[in-house]
Amino acid sequence: MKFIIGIGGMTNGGKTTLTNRLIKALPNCCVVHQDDFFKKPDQIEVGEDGFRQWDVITALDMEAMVNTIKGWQENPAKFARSHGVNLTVDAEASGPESTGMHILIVEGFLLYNYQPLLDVYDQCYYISIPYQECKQRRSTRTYTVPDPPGLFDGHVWPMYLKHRKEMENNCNSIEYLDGMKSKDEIYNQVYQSIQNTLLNSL
Ligand SMILES: Nc1ncnc2c1ncn2[C@@H]1O[C@H](COP(=O)(O)OP(=O)(O)O)[C@@H](O)[C@H]1O
Ligand SMILES: NC(=O)c1ccc[n+]([C@@H]2O[C@H](COP(=O)(O)O)[C@@H](O)[C@H]2O)c1
Ligand SMILES: [Mg+2]
Repeated sequence: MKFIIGIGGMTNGGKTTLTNRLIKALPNCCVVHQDDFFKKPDQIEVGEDGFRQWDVITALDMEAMVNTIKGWQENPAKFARSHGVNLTVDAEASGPESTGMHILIVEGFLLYNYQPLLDVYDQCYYISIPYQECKQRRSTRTYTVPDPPGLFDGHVWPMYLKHRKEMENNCNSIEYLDGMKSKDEIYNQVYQSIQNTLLNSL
């Protein structure tokens, strides 16, 4: 059986932190990070506002991301092996003879704003935090291309508001998480919720 979990959320909500804990705890669990699909800086459009437009879906190679997820769907055991994920004995077999449960976590800030991905998830989470907290956490981060002054208020936050509205219109099965809770609380909440869903689907 295969199960795909979306860990979405705004920038600095705590998606990667949560994901890294979940993949250690869940059996036969692979991960796809949306951040790995950012295009190169010279391929990122510069807007009329003068900022490189990082926080839009066209900044990402979404076709490549979809193909990576398809690769997992076609043969999760092979995908796990090639990504160094240890498998339980009953998940070792590839193809239809496999009896084990395989889990994929897809993690990123624009998971629910790309039509071809909307039907892929079996369970969807979205972490959010208030503006001030987001701005503060972001100011401590260094991306492969550091944020120029004014990017947060000029581009990151307005794009978040736009995408959030679109997402709320597209999806109605998202479980919203309060990113202001402690890392442990968020992890325990999501781990329990996944366990419940998996038990109910057996
Ligand atoms: N629940 C939390 N409470 C306080 N700080 C957190 C929490 N979760 C993550 N952080 C911190 O916020 C920053 C961004 O976390 P990260 O997991 O990289 O977010 P994202 O992947 O959503 O951008 C990091 O410094 C991380 O330690
Ligand atoms: N990974 C990169 O190459 C890169 C470059 C510039 C900005 N970013 C930022 O990454 C953010 C998304 O990642 P997080 O959700 O982990 O913060 C976006 O808000 C974007 O502005 C990433
Ligand atoms: Mg991250």
